[in-house]
Amino acid sequence: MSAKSSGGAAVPGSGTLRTARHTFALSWRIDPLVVSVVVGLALAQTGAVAATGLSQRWVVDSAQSSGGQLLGALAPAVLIGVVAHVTAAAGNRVRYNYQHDLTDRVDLEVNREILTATASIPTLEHLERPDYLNRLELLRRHTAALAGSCWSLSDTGIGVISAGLSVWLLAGVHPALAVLALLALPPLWAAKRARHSLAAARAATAEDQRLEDRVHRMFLTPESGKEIYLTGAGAVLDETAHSARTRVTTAVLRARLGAIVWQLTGWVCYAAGFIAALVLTAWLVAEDAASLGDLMLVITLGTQLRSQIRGTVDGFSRVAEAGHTTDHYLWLLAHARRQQPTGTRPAPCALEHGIRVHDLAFTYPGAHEPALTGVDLTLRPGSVIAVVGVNGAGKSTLVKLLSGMYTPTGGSITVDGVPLDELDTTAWRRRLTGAFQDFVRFQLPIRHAVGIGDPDAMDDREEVARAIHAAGADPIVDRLPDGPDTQLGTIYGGVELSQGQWQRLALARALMRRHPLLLVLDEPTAALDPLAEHELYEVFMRQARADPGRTTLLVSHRFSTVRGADHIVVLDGGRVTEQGTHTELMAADGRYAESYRTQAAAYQEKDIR
Ligand SMILES: Nc1ncnc2c1ncn2[C@@H]1O[C@H](COP(=O)(O)OP(=O)(O)OP(=O)(O)O)[C@@H](O)[C@H]1O
Repeated sequence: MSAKSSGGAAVPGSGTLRTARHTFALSWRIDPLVVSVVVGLALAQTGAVAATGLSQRWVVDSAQSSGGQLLGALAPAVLIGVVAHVTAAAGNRVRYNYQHDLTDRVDLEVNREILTATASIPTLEHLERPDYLNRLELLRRHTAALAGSCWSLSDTGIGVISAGLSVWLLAGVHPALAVLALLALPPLWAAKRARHSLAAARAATAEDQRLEDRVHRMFLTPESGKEIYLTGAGAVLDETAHSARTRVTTAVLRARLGAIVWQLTGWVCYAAGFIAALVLTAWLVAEDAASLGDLMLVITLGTQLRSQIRGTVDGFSRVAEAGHTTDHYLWLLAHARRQQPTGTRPAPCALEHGIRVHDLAFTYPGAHEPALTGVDLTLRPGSVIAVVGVNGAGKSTLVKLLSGMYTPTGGSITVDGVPLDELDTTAWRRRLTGAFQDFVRFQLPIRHAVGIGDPDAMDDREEVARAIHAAGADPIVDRLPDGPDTQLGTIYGGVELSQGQWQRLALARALMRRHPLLLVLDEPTAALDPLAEHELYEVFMRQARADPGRTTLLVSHRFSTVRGADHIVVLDGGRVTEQGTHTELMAADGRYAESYRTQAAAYQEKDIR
């Protein structure tokens, strides 16, 4: 890992070397032939500049001392010079083009690895914590640097070796000329400073970059576009995005300007040293201590040394930039590894005793108040448990903990007596299903948008038809031109559905799993009218009671919906304040009874009007 974690001051370290090795291995796997060509050209490149300089000295010195044999003396020198020059110039081009191509292809692989790592994290923390999101954003934006890290490292290596050869030859003319190499240090140091300030500016504005990106996307989606249009919030949001963008560009521009000043200072030092080297060699020639060929060698190597050093500096900069991204990449892989579930016990085939929640507590990362405290309840097999409560009471948090999306910060959840974290997560997930208020609109053909609820049965048309029927979605599907094969969503030229119709399909998706252990319905019918909702819940309750091996957790705001549940839990401020059957809770005449009567009266009033 880089010497420092995020924040812009990372120095390429073993993490970068590891990533470079990894990206080289990916390149080799993708195209070993092209990698071999690139490596071959890179090796030839290391001696090409020195060979060009030597051949030119040879040409000048032989021209002076050849007598009548000029052509014979010059021919080998010219031949070596031409070969070296072609290797340096044309080889460079070919190598760079191949490197770019390989980098693009490895970039795709790296992105795939990032997605796989992200998808393998069983919890949702990395998608909700701002510091984690910033890291993911920086990683996502700079994967190309990561993908090209092995070539950046090889460019640096070529630069160092070929510059070393040049310095060795220069020192042969006069030891003082080796000092020219020291003058490489100011540009290197200046580039490092520049790079750090640029990375720091990017890290400091990562949140603004995310904000701008998010607002930008809001303008491009019909859901948010509608509200923006109606409220006329476009100008305000535009201004928000613009301000965020301006903060990013200003910080980055300021860092770039600083970088340019540092780099110019570095190169001025080098130019002064080169002029001094030329004066020294000219003096040596005048004193007969060096030949004209030596002067030619110093001119050639001196000018090339400049670009060799620049190549080294550029390569080093890219290695360092990759170092910053590597930092985030390795963090993601380590985070994904750390989060890998350790549970190995199989999920039961059917619930026998049910799911027991004991003294459950949870505080969101970075939050000051717990979202749940001391929650105790039992989800019995073959029953429907309803959770009610005002906004922010902790209902969805309970659902997320039961589904394993978050790890509780206190208390326990056991499934038939086995702690949830001891169960094999994949096996547990395969026995879970659910529908949520904020469901996903999968822009796929209907049968896949529904079938994806159980990937194993996704292509089973009969199962998909059954789930569609169970969710009462067949009238929607039947009226569409291609039935279940109809493409959904306008992005791919498909049909657009109403909110309620999308929601019915989300419900059908939740019903794809035939024998779940836990079915969670977190206000999945908010877009349906009360009658349709009531009918659907009747169906769910019948199904739940008909399957003694499963339990159903239902979250709703509508009390008329939950009154038929076997057990009702009232949450308030993250605590269970009441629980029992509808009759028991009405008899207790507490908060539930009060809320129920208020809602019933409101519905009656509506009916009368
Ligand atoms: N990702 C999050 N990070 C931090 N706090 C959160 C997060 N999600 C929810 N909370 C907080 O946790 C508490 C419980 O939220 P939760 O979503 O569970 O409530 P809810 O009862 O489902 O509300 P609603 O009926 O509005 O859906 C709230 O105070 C909320 O602000």
